[in-house]
Amino acid sequence: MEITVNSPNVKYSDKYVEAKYDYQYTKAEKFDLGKILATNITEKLIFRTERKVPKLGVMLIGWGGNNGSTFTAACIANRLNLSWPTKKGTQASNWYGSITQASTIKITDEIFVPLSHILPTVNPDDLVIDGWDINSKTIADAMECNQVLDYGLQQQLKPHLETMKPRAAIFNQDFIAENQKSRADNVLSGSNMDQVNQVINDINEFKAATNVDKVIVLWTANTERFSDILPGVNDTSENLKKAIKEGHSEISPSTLFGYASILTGCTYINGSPQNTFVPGLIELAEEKGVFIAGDDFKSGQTKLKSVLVDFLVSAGIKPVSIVSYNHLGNNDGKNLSAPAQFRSKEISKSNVVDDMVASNNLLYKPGEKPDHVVVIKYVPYVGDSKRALDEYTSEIMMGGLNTIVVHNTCEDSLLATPLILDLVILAELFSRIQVKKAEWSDEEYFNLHPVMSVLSYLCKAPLVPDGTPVVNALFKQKSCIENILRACVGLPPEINMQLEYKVPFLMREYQEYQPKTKKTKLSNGQ
Ligand SMILES: NC(=O)c1ccc[n+]([C@@H]2O[C@H](COP(=O)([O-])OP(=O)(O)OC[C@H]3O[C@@H](n4cnc5c(N)ncnc54)[C@H](O)[C@@H]3O)[C@@H](O)[C@H]2O)c1
Ligand SMILES: O=P([O-])([O-])O[C@@H]1[C@@H](O)[C@H](O)[C@@H](O)[C@H](O)[C@@H]1O
Repeated sequence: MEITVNSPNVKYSDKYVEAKYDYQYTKAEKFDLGKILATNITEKLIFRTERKVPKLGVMLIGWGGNNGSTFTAACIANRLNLSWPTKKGTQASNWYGSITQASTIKITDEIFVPLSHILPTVNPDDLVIDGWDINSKTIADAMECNQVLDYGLQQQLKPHLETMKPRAAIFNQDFIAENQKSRADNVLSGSNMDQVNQVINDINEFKAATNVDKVIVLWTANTERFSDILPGVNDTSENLKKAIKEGHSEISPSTLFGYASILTGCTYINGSPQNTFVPGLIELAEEKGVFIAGDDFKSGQTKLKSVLVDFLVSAGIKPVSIVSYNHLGNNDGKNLSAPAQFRSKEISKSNVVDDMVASNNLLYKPGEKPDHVVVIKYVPYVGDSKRALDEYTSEIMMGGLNTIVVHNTCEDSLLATPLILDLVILAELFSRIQVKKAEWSDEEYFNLHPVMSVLSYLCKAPLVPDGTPVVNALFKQKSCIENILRACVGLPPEINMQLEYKVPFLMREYQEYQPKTKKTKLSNGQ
């Protein structure tokens, strides 16, 4: 259900929501002696959002995994309003952890609306799901094997999932742990180009069979090792195309799937930490105007870290040591028990503090960073129930120390699955938003940049357009999404100044106030 905003700034037609928006930001030059020459820039813009919500197809790579099977199960369970008995009573299906389905946006201090109601968005109940996996289990068998959902719910879902069989996938043992080999009984053969063409055929066949208007392809398969960035191989779109045709061994399955997705015009999202988006693939997406996003779902320890470190540093407290340990027993943990795959995850879990640390040169000298250690251990018995322990040690004033210890136990896949939904729904929504300068003609609207940095909130290692800043602080990331959605319906950004509660003549009881010759009575009675 979409709200409508009654304002001279916004116009609703059958096809579009069009909103005037004065975008203000600051440009500054820093001089010595602490002088800063700041210039306030105002860009008079118009946001235009297509109101027609497409029939959306989602093709998951790694469909049979904990996340892929749980996402599919949750879509069906919510669509059918399934509930099931538990020791605490009856549990109903829900989408807790999803900002599109379970979070609100403030309109006023008394009015909050669901985030998904600001603009027309895809209903999760209408998603059409398909995908690939190197393992041939049906999604019903995968759900049972992955042991994420309660038995009572699984029993109700099995009939709906039994017919779902992953398509054969592009597989290269060199990129994932050796311990994954036994899963690989559903793999494509032939050259890299043959396999890319098969994936393209799969996407086109899925579109034709389901009559979806759009398809989003999302990688939720195993974490791969990083690809080497090789000049002449994957550094440009032309070289990547040539390397794929020549069957170069350094092109990973996740990059090959991305190549196929972009050639078919499908948004491609990477939920894992590896550098799927090699420079050549990013260049291809930009050339084709196809949206891409990633990397690595920001679901648990890292999500909390991007809040805690932001709080500490912005409070003038200096984190000096951050240790993040966790153990888990699902197949993701098994794959991550291999050094090369762990290294990919270590990188994405470690870089998340960089922007916050760099923002405060009163605490940190240039290049100075907290000690930061990431440990992940594989303990089969605990399964998907990840145990995370974090220790944050910070310097406080006058030589004091503050140590925060956090213990966090969760079903890892139940934290990640809602993010898959949000990535898909928000990527589709933002693909329908265009922007132009107010004085331009209607033929001059621009899509957002193909690299969807607006989805950073959902990713540990946000992919951003080359040369633009990476923001990891969680509430800055969420505020970006909310304020763009507000702008699309002519609402000003939420800047939390609340002057209407601080400046007398803006306060409610002064509404009839008319300034006379004398100034507002000051607190000291002058
Ligand atoms: N909380 C979370 O679960 C979380 C958070 C952030 C990131 N991730 C990442 O999401 C990914 C999936 O997590 P998971 O728990 O579902 O893992 P999983 O091991 O349960 O599932 C991965 C699936 O991918 C399949 N697969 C492997 N290589 C493939 C290929 N080349 N093509 C198609 N399928 C392939 C495997 O057979 C398996 O079914 C991992 O990379 C993980 O690091 C998970
Ligand atoms: O999101 P987060 O909790 O920081 O990180 C998680 C890791 O701690 C976990 O070991 C791994 O299996 C998950 O894929 C996820 O990446």
